[in-house]
Amino acid sequence: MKITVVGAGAVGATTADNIIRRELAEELVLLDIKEGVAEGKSLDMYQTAALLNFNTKPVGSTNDYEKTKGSDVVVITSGLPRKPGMTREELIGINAGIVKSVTDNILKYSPKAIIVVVSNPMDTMTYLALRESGIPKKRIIGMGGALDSARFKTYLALEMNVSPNDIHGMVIGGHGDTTMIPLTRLATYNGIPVSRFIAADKLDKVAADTMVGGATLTKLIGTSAWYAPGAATAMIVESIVRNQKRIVPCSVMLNGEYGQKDICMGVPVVIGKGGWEKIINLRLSDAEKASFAKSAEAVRNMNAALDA
Ligand SMILES: NC(=O)C1=CN([C@@H]2O[C@H](COP(=O)(O)OP(=O)(O)OC[C@H]3O[C@@H](n4cnc5c(N)ncnc54)[C@H](O)[C@@H]3O)[C@@H](O)[C@H]2O)C=CC1
Ligand SMILES: O=C([O-])CC(=O)C(=O)O
Repeated sequence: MKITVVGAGAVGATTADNIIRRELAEELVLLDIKEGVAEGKSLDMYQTAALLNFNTKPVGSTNDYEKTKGSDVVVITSGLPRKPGMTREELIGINAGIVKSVTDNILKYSPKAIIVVVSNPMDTMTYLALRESGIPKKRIIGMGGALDSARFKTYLALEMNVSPNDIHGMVIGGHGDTTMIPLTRLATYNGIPVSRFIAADKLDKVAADTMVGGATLTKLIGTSAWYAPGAATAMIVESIVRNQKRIVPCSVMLNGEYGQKDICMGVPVVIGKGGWEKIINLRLSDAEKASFAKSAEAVRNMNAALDA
């Protein structure tokens, strides 16, 4: 198994670190356009092997795609992060060009790779990568819902003062401050609806905090987050390489599911060795369906900007 992570910035390096610690591949290539950065971070990470007891060797590359040849899974994190006060959507101008050229280069050397897109605005970047590459849709997975769901579970756990490990819940829809849909109705504390433990107004606040989870961290840190994004991305990679068939909300191409077509958005999918293998069709309430349709409209408008 060979995995490449493109972009050795905060999210890319954290993703790579999680992947090698869990030994998800024999070889991990970390690639960046900045001279020496990927090589330096790879060496730094490899120096933890003797301390943490793992055997996956990270290899750095300054924009040399030859080194990525034959990758089974490629994660794209290259691109600008937002600054406080910005939306993810404002990154489209620069990041679309980066994601397009990276996708072309990756597929030249790894035509069979499964691609996990992280760069923002993620739903539109996933759509772009799929449209540009023309590879089968099941091989392109956008990472957003995994992270948003982890934030949702964390806010629920904090509110209830319980372990996040006992909370189940999903966030679907777009990966944007106003487009994500935390499914409060379906969230449970070990199978028991969370509404039994949290008052309605508190539950609404948890949902609102989840939606602006990324913006809150961006304001605190000065750039966007990386620990949870890196862990969420590695979790998806693990489900692919270990064929775990986990159900994870991911941005995938819809063809009539959830009433949408020709758009990548977050819905629960089964992730295994083929990429996303199946979409799980949730029975949404009328209000949830309306939120999904509204979210799709915003994502579609963003996609239209690709051709503007
Ligand atoms: N989908 C999600 O849930 C999340 C998405 N993000 C997004 O991930 C992206 C990366 O975020 P950070 O790692 O924090 O940014 P960063 O600035 O720390 O790292 C980005 C890296 O990409 C590299 N890069 C730029 N152009 C490149 C190219 N053509 N080829 C190879 N490498 C190139 C840069 O040199 C830099 O090292 C941003 O767009 C951010 O918004 C971040 C967190 C979560
Ligand atoms: O907030 C951002 O811009 C980065 C991101 O997508 C997240 O952390 O959810």
